[in-house]
Amino acid sequence: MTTKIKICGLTTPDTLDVALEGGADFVGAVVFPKSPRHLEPEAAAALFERARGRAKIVAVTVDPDDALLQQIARTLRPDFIQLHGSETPGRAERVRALTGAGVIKALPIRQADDFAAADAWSDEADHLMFDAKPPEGSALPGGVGHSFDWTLLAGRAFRHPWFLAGGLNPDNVAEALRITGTPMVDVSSGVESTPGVKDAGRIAAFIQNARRS
Ligand SMILES: O=C(O)c1ccccc1NCC(=O)[C@H](O)[C@H](O)COP(=O)(O)O
Repeated sequence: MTTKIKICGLTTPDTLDVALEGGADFVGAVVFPKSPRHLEPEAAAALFERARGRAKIVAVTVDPDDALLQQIARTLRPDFIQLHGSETPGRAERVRALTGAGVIKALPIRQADDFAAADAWSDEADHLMFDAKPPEGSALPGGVGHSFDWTLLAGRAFRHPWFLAGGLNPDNVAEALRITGTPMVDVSSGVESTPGVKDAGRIAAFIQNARRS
């Protein structure tokens, strides 16, 4: 089966176009003011309209309150809300009701027992995203370019197709696919020249290398 690809934290038309032309399946807008990739919902809506119907639009959020979810639903109209904070499974139903979008839940992974959280989400999230736990003191819960030990995924099965994230880049995505057999990959800082600045060549290379594997 073809690996599904999400390019996250896009902020410019040029780089969004490279992702779309390369055939990315998901494109992500980060709505989190502490992030160098942050877009206000209205700005994200204006940028991501060109992606509608070509790739799934994902709004990446961290513990969003109801008002923010409603604002995102009204403006960006995403296909998915990605929850990247300490949301509980019970919150997913409310997220769906407020936005009409599907739910991607990111789970931070450093060691084997971090996968225990996946069970509670298996009925609540459309997709889980296994992302590296950021280093202590990091201002961001995601988009920091750290990876976890991919062999921790060996022998695990999940109810829905899931994403591998954290520290992926054009040079290691093929190996990540080989080791984990993940059906979906997600990348942000690995296709940037500096934090928050996406690099068209790296996006194209990432998609090409993931597809070739
Ligand atoms: O990217 C961000 O700035 C961000 C901020 C707050 C929460 C989540 C964020 N990113 C989520 C993603 O989906 C990233 O693509 C994922 O964490 C992988 O990032 P990277 O290791 O840089 O590829």
